[in-house]
Amino acid sequence: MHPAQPWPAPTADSAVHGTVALPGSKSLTNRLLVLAAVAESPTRLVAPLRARDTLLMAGALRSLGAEVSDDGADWVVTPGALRGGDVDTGLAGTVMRFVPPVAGLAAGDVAFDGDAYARERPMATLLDGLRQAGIEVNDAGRGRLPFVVRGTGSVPGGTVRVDASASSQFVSGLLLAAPRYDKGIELEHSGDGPVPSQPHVEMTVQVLRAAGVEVETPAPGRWTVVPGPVAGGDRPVEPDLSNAAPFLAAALVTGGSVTVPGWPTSTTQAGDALRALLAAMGADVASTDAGLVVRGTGSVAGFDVDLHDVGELTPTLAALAALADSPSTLRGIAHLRGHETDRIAALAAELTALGGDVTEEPDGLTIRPRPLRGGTWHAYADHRMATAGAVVGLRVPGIEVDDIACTSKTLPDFPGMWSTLLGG
Ligand SMILES: O=C(O)C1=C[C@@H](OP(=O)(O)O)[C@@H](O)[C@H](O)C1
Ligand SMILES: C=C(OP(=O)(O)O)C(=O)O
Repeated sequence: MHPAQPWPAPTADSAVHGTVALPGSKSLTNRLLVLAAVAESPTRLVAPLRARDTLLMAGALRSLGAEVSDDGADWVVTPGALRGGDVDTGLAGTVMRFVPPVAGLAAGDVAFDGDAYARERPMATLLDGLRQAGIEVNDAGRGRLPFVVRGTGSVPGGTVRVDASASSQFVSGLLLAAPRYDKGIELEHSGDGPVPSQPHVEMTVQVLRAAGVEVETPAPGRWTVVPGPVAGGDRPVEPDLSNAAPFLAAALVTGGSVTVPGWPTSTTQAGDALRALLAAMGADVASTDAGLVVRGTGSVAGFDVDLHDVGELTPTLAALAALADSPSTLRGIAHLRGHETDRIAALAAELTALGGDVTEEPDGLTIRPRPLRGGTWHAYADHRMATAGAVVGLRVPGIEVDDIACTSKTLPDFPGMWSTLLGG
């Protein structure tokens, strides 16, 4: 685990203007790594993310028998016979939910464990799904990490019905390994409402299809993956748009402008929703040849928004809401209680401790802006809580984020990028 590192958040004395080149998407990198490990030929990930979550994924797949090697900025993955091993999931939802379905294909036991916070994250739905697909799992009845997947070298697959209300990653994990299951998978979500984070599920379907896998989506909440080979080849990785959030927020809060080069014209990334969300808060958002340009006025309009599909943007948006001119409501995000930390409780606690006026709802937050004071902002080992603290610190002097190093989960050098943007 990273060593916690207290960090005085810099205030912005003037409008920030800058260009922020973001490294590759965590979600794309880790899906492509998993598919590469079950492919029939090598895959080149072009400009993948190298951060804690993706290094853990590469390590997990190496432990199961794949070769992942550096080639300049790229990663080249050569699939190998899948074998038993040990997997450290860290705090990565993608590692703890995407690798166990692959482990069922290994010829031997695969033992999974992760960080202290990872042992709190929901896993029972996935373990249930694995068992329905014919995989034996030993979790001592915990329904959480640690557990052992008893790989036998093949998985029957077939019909699986689970309630994926707590995380879309249960769906994505089961779909990604399914082309290698004897019968593929016919997966059905049994929950009352839709699966959260729809764009992430679409991303899963898209990367499978790009690898030549036949995927059908006969009705909302139902997916069929036909058994068959997974193709290797070259796979470009888009910049991580969700990680653009704190940097673009700086443009709004300071009345500056921030450009993100390489913003894709079409994408399944949840972060693409920032264009509409930031515009609703008063930003001028433009797609230009240089990339996405966001200009702020220095004042942020309060907003009422359902973030069910794009929950990972919540910490940054909550920070913006706390600095806005009018109240905001963030709803539809009960599943965030199973993220890196319970983000609803964490945001309410941290903003309240600084003098904020926040109501914690079962599935969201209402934030009524008022002047905040400095103090410690606890990150709870959560990269997005840490960067939300940095956004609050732009306006509020004396904020110290207790653990800025946890941003390395998905960004190799957040403090350096932040300081460069602020002209430090
Ligand atoms: O599949 C993925 O890459 C992700 C899916 C989402 O998870 P949830 O559906 O659990 O929110 C998202 O919040 C997470 O950051 C990444
Ligand atoms: C929820 C997140 O991560 P994870 O992939 O660990 O679930 C996130 O990055 O906001």
